[in-house]
Amino acid sequence: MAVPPNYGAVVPGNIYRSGFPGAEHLDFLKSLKLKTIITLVDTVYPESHTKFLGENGITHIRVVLPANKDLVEMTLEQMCKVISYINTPSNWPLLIHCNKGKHRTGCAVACYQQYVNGKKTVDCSLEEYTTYAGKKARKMDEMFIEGFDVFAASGLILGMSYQPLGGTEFSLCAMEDF
Ligand SMILES: O=P(O)(O)O[C@H]1[C@@H](OP(=O)(O)O)[C@H](OP(=O)(O)O)[C@@H](OP(=O)(O)OP(=O)(O)O)[C@H](OP(=O)(O)O)[C@H]1OP(=O)(O)O
Repeated sequence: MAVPPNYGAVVPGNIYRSGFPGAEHLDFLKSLKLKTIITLVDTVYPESHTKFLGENGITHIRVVLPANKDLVEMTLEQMCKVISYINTPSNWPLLIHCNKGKHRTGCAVACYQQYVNGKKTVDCSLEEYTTYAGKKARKMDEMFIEGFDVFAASGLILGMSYQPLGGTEFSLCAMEDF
């Protein structure tokens, strides 16, 4: 079975990461028995993917993150929304992906790792980022990861109540009510 681009296990059995999966990767994703897919870009899912979600009862969550480049940066609030979904065991096993699985996914995974393991793990979270980003690692991403405020994030995430809606997609705007 073909594996999605830049695929990896963040927490084997619970949390996986990748670039945008193609139709040829859906069989592999089925083998992961996913309950949730978190998409960090606004690329519309093709029919093959929406059919796959419905047939496998997978909840699709979309939180569109901007790229940390030029004059744009993702916000702590946006990152906390992503972490609140990742850190919900009832969503596991889950896949988090963007286009290439380097920048947005890399920042989300690095910040999640610091959130659950503490700021002492900033170095290994940066190492994971650069492992997947390779030569395309961005200084702005690394600065965002290094500057991630675990204490402030904890307060924001505590205030985010979230109940997974089975089998449906909803976007960040739907989250504004929380
Ligand atoms: O270096 P640039 O600024 O030219 O980046 C290009 C492209 O590099 P390429 O042209 O060498 O392929 C990036 O792909 P890679 O660096 O991952 O190879 C891509 O990142 P991406 O796929 O979204 O990254 P993920 O968040 O999905 O991991 C980025 O999209 P944006 O981040 O949305 O701006 C593109 O910017 P633009 O052309 O303005 O759309």
